[in-house]
Amino acid sequence: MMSEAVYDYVIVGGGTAGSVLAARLSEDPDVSVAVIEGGPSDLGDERVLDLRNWINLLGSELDYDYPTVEQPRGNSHIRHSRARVLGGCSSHNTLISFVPFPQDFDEWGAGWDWDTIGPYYDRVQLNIIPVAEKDRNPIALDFVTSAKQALDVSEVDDFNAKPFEDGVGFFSIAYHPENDNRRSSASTAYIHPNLDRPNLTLLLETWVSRIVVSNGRATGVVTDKGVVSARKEVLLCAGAIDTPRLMMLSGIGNASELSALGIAPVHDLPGVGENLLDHPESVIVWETNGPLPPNSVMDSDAGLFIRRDESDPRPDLMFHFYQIPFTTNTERLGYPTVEHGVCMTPNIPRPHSKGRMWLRSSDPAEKPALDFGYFTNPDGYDEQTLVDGFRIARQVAEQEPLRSWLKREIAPGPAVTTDEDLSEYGRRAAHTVYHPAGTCAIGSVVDSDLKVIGVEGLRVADASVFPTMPTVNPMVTVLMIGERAADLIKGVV
Ligand SMILES: Cc1cc2nc3c(=O)[nH]c(=O)nc-3n(C[C@H](O)[C@H](O)[C@H](O)COP(=O)(O)OP(=O)(O)OC[C@H]3O[C@@H](n4cnc5c(N)ncnc54)[C@H](O)[C@@H]3O)c2cc1C
Repeated sequence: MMSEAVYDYVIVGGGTAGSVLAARLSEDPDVSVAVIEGGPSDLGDERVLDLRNWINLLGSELDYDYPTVEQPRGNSHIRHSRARVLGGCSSHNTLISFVPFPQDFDEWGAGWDWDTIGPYYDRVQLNIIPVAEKDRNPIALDFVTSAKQALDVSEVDDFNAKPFEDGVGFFSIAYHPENDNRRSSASTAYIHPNLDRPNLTLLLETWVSRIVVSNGRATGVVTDKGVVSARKEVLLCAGAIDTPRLMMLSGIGNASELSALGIAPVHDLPGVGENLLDHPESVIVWETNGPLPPNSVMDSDAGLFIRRDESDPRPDLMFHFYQIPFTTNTERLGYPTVEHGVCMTPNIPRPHSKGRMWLRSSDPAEKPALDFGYFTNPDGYDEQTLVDGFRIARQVAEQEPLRSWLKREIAPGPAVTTDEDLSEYGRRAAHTVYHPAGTCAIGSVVDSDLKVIGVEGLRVADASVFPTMPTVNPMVTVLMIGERAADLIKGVV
């Protein structure tokens, strides 16, 4: 179908950052842009557009579903969901939208300080708004009231209005309450309005297996439907797992490790796949006295932030409040399932542990090995954060008006109280908030202009460029990276 396809820019991955780049680069009618996306379109697909259906996409045909390697100090059963659809994970996720904190960029280096990156938030096109009144479930409202009273934190009306030290409230979510709570994703906001641009080509359900590098320059990519060439640049937006995976399959990575797999090294870049970051969380579950009122955006609409370390202005413990019993990991440990329940998920905003990923073989179809190194940090910070979180969650649950909704704590259960037991349970029941990042970090794999160090004509723009994890849910940071990447590629900054 495209044996001689040539475009100015070839974007690998029509996901969160890729959609931003596609829209921004094709604003110039004289520039041709191709987006190669492994998944189908989201257009008219109610499974994707109905935000509350997100949970049913986990493990579905629209999910690449990556396992982790054994986690001796954590949960080895975690599956990392990664979306296979236009819009990428923004077509699959819960669309909780946080402006990152200025200090989150302190270690990102020149060109990525807050004064430079912060203003890109104003360009983000998604419809980001605090949860609408109609969607505020009575139990979530009571969670907010109880947390405020039990912990003496402030109630936050809009988490994106200004940086906050702690607080409880309803999240800001990218959605359309006026249109049946449809998603506002990178695809709906950046691609759908531009589908009629003649200079923007979407190559859907097309898989890129290799980057073509000739004389030190990326000239195009090999797909399952032919070669696609780039006159100007190849832009990697395949996400924090598939971007480094593709680079390694193309011979860009740790040369000795690649040679050992029979992949001819093209450029020795040992940082590719290192620095694998995530936001781990655990879960405490209660059965409720009965069914809950049905209204909600996506069943996890409110949350809580705590600041334990007063030397840093940012919070260091976060909770999502789920108005469903999220028991995937507790059932496996033998805890009961319940028909009606809620949970709180203590989450580590800036974990001390991190890991790495690598290829298991030269076969492009084989999933890579992901080792997040959960809870391997020698200072014990990450597990202590969970332990603190369980105690704080119980304080909130003890406080009226939330208390009257709750029948009993089912996991880990009131008998589990010591640091050791809470840590053991918390690590075994741990889950991911699905935020892998960092595997092609600025400073080690890409330079401050997001150019792959040592290869011409190749840039990365997605969650893999994070040198460190932002305190908050990362999608908005990824969108800001997409916006900044467009400016860097256009040469306007
Ligand atoms: C279930 C879930 C819930 C989440 N909830 C939130 C949340 O509420 N708030 C938040 O801030 N963050 C959330 N996240 C995280 C957030 O969505 C991601 O960090 C972010 O969207 C990643 O963007 P990206 O551009 O790096 O990659 P992606 O959006 O994953 O885009 C990568 C794209 O590349 C395509 N692709 C990959 N490899 C190839 C290839 N070889 N050839 C062709 N195409 C390819 C994929 O199909 C995909 O479309 C969640 C994630 C998940 C999975």
